[in-house]
Amino acid sequence: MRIVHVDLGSKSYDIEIERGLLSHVGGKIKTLLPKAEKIAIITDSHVGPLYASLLQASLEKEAVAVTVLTFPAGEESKNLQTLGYLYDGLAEAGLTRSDAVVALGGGVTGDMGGLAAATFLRGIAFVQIPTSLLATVDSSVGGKVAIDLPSGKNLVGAFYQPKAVFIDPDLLKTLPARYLHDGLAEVIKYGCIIDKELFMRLEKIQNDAELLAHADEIIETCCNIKARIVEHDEFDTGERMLLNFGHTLGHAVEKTFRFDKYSHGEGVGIGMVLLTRRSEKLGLTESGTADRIAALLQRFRLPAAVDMQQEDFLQAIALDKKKRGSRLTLILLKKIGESFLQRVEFSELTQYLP
Ligand SMILES: NC(=O)c1ccc[n+]([C@@H]2O[C@H](COP(=O)([O-])OP(=O)(O)OC[C@H]3O[C@@H](n4cnc5c(N)ncnc54)[C@H](O)[C@@H]3O)[C@@H](O)[C@H]2O)c1
Ligand SMILES: O=C(O)C(=O)C[C@@H](O)[C@H](O)[C@H](O)COP(=O)(O)O
Ligand SMILES: [Zn+2]
Repeated sequence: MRIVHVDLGSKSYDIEIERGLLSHVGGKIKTLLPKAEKIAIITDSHVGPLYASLLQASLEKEAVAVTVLTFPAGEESKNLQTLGYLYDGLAEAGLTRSDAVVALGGGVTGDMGGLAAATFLRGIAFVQIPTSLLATVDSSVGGKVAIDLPSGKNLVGAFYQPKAVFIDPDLLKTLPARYLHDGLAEVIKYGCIIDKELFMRLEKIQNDAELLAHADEIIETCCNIKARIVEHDEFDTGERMLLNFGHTLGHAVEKTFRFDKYSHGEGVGIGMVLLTRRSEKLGLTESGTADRIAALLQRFRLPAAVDMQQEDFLQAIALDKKKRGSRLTLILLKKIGESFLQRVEFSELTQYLP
């Protein structure tokens, strides 16, 4: 078993990575939360039918009463209406402050289940069991929980750390290829911002089977990177913004296409390439960097361009969470493995846009 510890004082937790973990995770959750008599499993309509009953049985073996709340899979569900459905479900199940939520699914489930847990009864414990590559390497760690509004990504949310993250890489075997690649975009992001060696390891991977074979070590590497950054800057005031590389333009792509054409990772991939092309032109990034990122994305059938106008970007970026007054923080690369924060006046932003 691989363990990554996230050191956040009284909010510290472990990320456990082990194949086969789902079948006996109930005992671990009970040890962690001995007072929890009721647990709500929040999951989506793809993951629930595959894995919820195994998790439910494992929890019931510990004499926990389990309710399963399932919502329609997809980013289009990450909204106020679904959140309302979850609140109603938690209330009907009679969860109290000593009970808990377990988010079983991809990043949509973790973000929305986490927000439900952060706010129901003003906060009950929650545990992440991520099932997509993206959720194992990124969204289940660090405590950002949120839903989207029609006006933008993750515009309603909180910082709310899980009590633990349990990762069973065997679950990735059922993940559709599109979402394996989608998660890979965030892995490429870590390589770009901080870990050239990781980026070069990815450049050597030829296909999905090889990617899956390396999943455990890739997940551990990414969780370690994210854990260290979050420990330094839990509330996203400085260093943590580096994790947002590619997201300013990526979120704009997701929003412009109403959250149903491009997945999050696809948007981030496009955002990384487009911004890096511009920063190369401005002499801020080593030349050839954008092409190198694009080549890696394209090997895994990820898009590296989009049909969008500058006006669409500007409109979507107006609500970016890295904006303070008239200034926005962009994340740029010096070269692969080295990133920095660039504060720009909103009026100068067009220089950085395609
Ligand atoms: N909180 C954070 O720090 C953070 C970080 C990155 C991304 N995110 C958010 O995460 C979301 C994207 O996450 P995602 O890509 O996991 O999307 P997702 O949750 O929609 O999952 C992608 C698809 O894969 C399916 N799926 C997941 N696991 C599966 C499995 N093991 N077998 C079969 N199907 C499976 C899901 O049902 C869904 O259809 C976005 O909303 C993004 O904003 C949050
Ligand atoms: O954890 C972070 O911090 C990140 O920025 C990770 C991102 O991959 C993730 O998509 C996050 O949800 C984006 O946060 P937001 O603050 O831009 O909504
Ligand atoms: Zn992301």
